[in-house]
Amino acid sequence: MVEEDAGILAREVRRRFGSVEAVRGMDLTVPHGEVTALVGPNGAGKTTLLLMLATLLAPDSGELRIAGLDPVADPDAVRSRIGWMPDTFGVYDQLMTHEYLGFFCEAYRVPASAARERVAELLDLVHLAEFASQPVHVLSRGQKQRLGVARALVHRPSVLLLDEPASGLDPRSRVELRDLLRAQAREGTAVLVSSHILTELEEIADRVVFVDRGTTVSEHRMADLGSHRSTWRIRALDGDLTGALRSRGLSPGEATPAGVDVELESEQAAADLLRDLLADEVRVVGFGPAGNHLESAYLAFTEDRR
Ligand SMILES: Nc1ncnc2c1ncn2[C@@H]1O[C@H](COP(=O)(O)OP(=O)(O)OP(=O)(O)O)[C@@H](O)[C@H]1O
Repeated sequence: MVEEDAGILAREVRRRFGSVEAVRGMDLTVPHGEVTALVGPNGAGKTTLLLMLATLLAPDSGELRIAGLDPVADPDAVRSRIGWMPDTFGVYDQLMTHEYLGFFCEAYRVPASAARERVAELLDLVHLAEFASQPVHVLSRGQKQRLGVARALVHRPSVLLLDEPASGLDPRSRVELRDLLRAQAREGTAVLVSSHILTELEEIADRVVFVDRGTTVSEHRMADLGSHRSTWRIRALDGDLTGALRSRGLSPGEATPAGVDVELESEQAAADLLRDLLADEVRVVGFGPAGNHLESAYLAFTEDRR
């Protein structure tokens, strides 16, 4: 990737509120065609960074580029290219759902001739078509979140910023959000999403950026996090699983209905162990990493920084 082509670039960005230095030197690259997750503890500065990217807050110093444009010098041009979903957003409760999206189409200068079709398309996309003629206030919290995603997409932005989009969503809506964001990335959009729900992010994101106390700490490709993983969970129908593990010098944890956990050095060691267990006629029905990549990496990272 050529950095200049990135959807978002942030270099040494800083922002303070009085005595609180909310962001003190963040660097970030969000490529087009990928979903990048912004992950960090409460108060790490995620929302502050997103507000600056969304042109809603000026940085004290540092460099920001959105679709190659400077959000401080050229906020209108940046706004026309970004889709923004804040963590809390007011909805105009009295409007009907289709009017609400129609209003944002107008605000984003979607031509009137195309707006009606765009609204219908978006309501379909976020599974709210049946609520098109209902006032927004009848929508549940999760449905309002979905409306917020639709609102962010009205003008087909090339950069998408979402602050905690999965909060309040039921499991099906989360899967749908995942599919929707993956589809946006496939179409070339640069997607940046902050979330605390790490299990979902693992399936949504291509890359993760860890932030803490106002700084970006590390950046990983999701696929690379797997190699750090050490605990595996194994379940067998019958055969002496625990005995077979012990005979190989391993120290399995207590057997539970979910299986037996064991620490392994590498994915290679896991592959060898599975082959050996099958050869020993242990009838394995489950064999996989315990927990998830992102959660393990996040916990290791926050442990280091306590
Ligand atoms: N308008 C403000 N005035 C004063 N302090 C603020 C303001 N906005 C944020 N802060 C402080 O800046 C720090 C970073 O806040 P921010 O909301 O960016 O964190 P976050 O990573 O989004 O947290 P969370 O995960 O809890 O949403 C916090 O210490 C917060 O109290």
